[in-house]
Amino acid sequence: MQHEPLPERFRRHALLPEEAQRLILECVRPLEIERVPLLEAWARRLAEPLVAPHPFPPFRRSGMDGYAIRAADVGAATAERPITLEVVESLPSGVEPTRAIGAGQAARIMTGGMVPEGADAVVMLEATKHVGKADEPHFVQISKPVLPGLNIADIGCEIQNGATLIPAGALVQAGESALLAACGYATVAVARRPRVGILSTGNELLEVGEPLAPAKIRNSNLPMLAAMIREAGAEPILLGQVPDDRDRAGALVTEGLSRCDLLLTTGGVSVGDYDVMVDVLAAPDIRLLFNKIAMRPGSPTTAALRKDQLIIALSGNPGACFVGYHLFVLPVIKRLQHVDNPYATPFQAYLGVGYPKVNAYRRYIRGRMNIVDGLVKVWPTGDDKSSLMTTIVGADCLIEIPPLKSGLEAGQLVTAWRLD
Ligand SMILES: Nc1nc2c(c(=O)[nH]1)N[C@H]1C(S)=C(S)[C@@H](COP(=O)(O)OP(=O)(O)OC[C@H]3O[C@@H](n4cnc5c(N)ncnc54)[C@H](O)[C@@H]3O)O[C@H]1N2
Ligand code: MOO
Ligand SMILES: [Mg+2]
Repeated sequence: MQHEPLPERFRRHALLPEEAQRLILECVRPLEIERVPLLEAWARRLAEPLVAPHPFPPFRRSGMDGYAIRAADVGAATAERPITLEVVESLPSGVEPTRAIGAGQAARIMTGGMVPEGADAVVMLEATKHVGKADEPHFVQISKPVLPGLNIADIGCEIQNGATLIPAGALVQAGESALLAACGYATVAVARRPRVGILSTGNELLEVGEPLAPAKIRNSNLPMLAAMIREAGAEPILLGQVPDDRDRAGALVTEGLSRCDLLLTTGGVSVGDYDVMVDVLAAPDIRLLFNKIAMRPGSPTTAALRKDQLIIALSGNPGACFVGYHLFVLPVIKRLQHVDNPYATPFQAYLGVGYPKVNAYRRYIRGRMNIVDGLVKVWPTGDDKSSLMTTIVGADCLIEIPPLKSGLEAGQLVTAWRLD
């Protein structure tokens, strides 16, 4: 008996997820740099390392309200025989001292003030007794010895001149904003926001505002992806949804590529009669990188290049679309924003409940982590079927379940990745 040759769409070579990640990332070049005002840099990624242009603090800074003195002057001070120093100057923050402190002298100084030459310690106000008007004393009494360096932050003790404080690719958040400001970065070099196109395919798809109709569902993948793309500091370009029609989908892919740095599609990548992305990506000017991955969910996740532009065709199943985004799309968005190692860091955790399913492929299940009695534990958010959306809600990690003949028991160690 003669068999028809197997159609192309059924003949697929499955890569390991890490091989698929590597193939994709090899095609990505960081985007050009733009300069934005510091206050607009929040949630963007640095395109250049932040290098300290000067030490910080830039002057010897008092850590207390009190008196700048010479420690040697009060070495013999006791409660019974306090030592009296002459107050030669008063130094609020922001005022440069006009004179050095000589033997037997002190300067009244405020927190953040510049410690004058000659002084090597600041004694807090509460440990002193002044003579004269409260805010303008002429003499101050110190009743115990102090160590040199007391309450003085030396030049550069926090940040050395020329130190690399933050690497390129770092997300600008609160701490980064503070450092950038302290170092005088009024404008910040950030990666241009990646433009990420989203195109959904499916005859069954309704717009979110449309009423339900028989056999139809609303397009939930598009807003889900848009939310994650925004979270990643990129700009979603909404190309909308098309029915399973090769020409219409192909035209939107072309339009998307002309407007985006990276194009995502959802649905139509499996072996079904209407899996239209398979045909679109078979066009002669498109080079397929892979169309099958040895994992669940999202085994038919596909990636391709047109010229040097990347198309990642995610599975239509919402759970698979979500996992595919985290494994394959987010690293691309990060690399476009100059992140050197864009992959999530794995951690080890104890499985909070058993996972009884027999498992032919590696699985990435949507999970939640928590610390219980000092141990990091992870739980599936619920059923990990690829078609489910409800178990995406609240997921803060992906739990790896290796291929197993017998499932896993509660308490076994697993690898997981934080979703952030
Ligand atoms: N005979 C086989 N059938 C299937 C296989 C297989 O190997 N052989 N693989 C299954 C696996 S695994 C996956 S994953 C899915 C992949 O499906 P597609 O990527 O082709 O996606 P569609 O067929 O278009 O849709 C699948 C599912 O998802 C729903 N969907 C699609 N788009 C959206 C959207 N924007 N928002 C919400 N939901 C969406 C769609 O209605 C379907 O229910 O194929 C399996 N089949
Ligand atoms: O590879 Mo699929 O996402 O398991 O249904
Ligand atoms: Mg399909």
